[in-house]
Amino acid sequence: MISLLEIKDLSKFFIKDKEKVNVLNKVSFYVKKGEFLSVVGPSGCGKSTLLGLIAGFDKYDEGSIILKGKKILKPSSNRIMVFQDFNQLFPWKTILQNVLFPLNINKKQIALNKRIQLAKNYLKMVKLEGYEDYYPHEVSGGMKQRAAIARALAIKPEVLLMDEPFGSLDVQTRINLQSILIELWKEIESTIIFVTHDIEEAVILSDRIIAMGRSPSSIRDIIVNNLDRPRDRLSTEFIEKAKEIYDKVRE
Ligand SMILES: Nc1ncnc2c1ncn2[C@@H]1O[C@H](COP(=O)(O)OP(=O)(O)OP(=O)(O)O)[C@@H](O)[C@H]1O
Repeated sequence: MISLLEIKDLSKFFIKDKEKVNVLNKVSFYVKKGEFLSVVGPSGCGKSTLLGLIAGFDKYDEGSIILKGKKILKPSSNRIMVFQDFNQLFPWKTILQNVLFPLNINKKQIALNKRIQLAKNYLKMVKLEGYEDYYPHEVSGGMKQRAAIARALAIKPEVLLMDEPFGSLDVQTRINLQSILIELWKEIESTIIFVTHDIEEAVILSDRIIAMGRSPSSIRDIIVNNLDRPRDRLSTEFIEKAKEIYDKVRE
């Protein structure tokens, strides 16, 4: 694996009640191609801010974010975000039309039947076969999130950014989506940065876990997670790994 993304001495300030607040303080790490990296930390420590800066939604004050040798300064299709919000799909489009939307940007290069086939294939990967013609309001929250993931993957980003995508789901659906995501990640060899406040979720999913502390946040530690996959949440090794991360975050 080679380094795809490099974040160096990244700092971000916000103005709150006319005061400058330091949210991220000299954050540095790299992401390898094909890696599944999670970011955990207490509420308000700057996880979403960090992801938003990588997406290019906001400007950073100091440091750099470099993707394949190029400085990130604005959003691009090489970095796509999936949010926690169930309402990120176009409500007036069917599930299939939602996934087709990014594929239609290459209308001239790819014939319509080929685009439909591609979209259906992404929907199959997220186990939404048979729901192509449903509208977002006709399916469950978990299904909407799966469609949002399929749409994001159809863009073929270099890095998939996920901001607590399963945060609003019930436990069973969440566990189900975690395994679907892992299958997908393996199948299409994507690179994922996944923000969560759920340490168990980070241990189930990731190769490495960034533990952040309270604001102004810098990284407490980056923990390598070499547990064999599929991972068993009830195994001693799993529980030990989760405890290691919990201790880092709490420090
Ligand atoms: N646009 C903004 N203007 C001012 N302050 C902001 C802005 N965005 C975020 N903040 C502040 O930055 C800090 C970090 O917020 P952020 O949403 O990144 O944290 P988080 O770790 O993702 O939290 P959570 O787990 O609760 O989602 C918070 O104190 C928040 O109030």
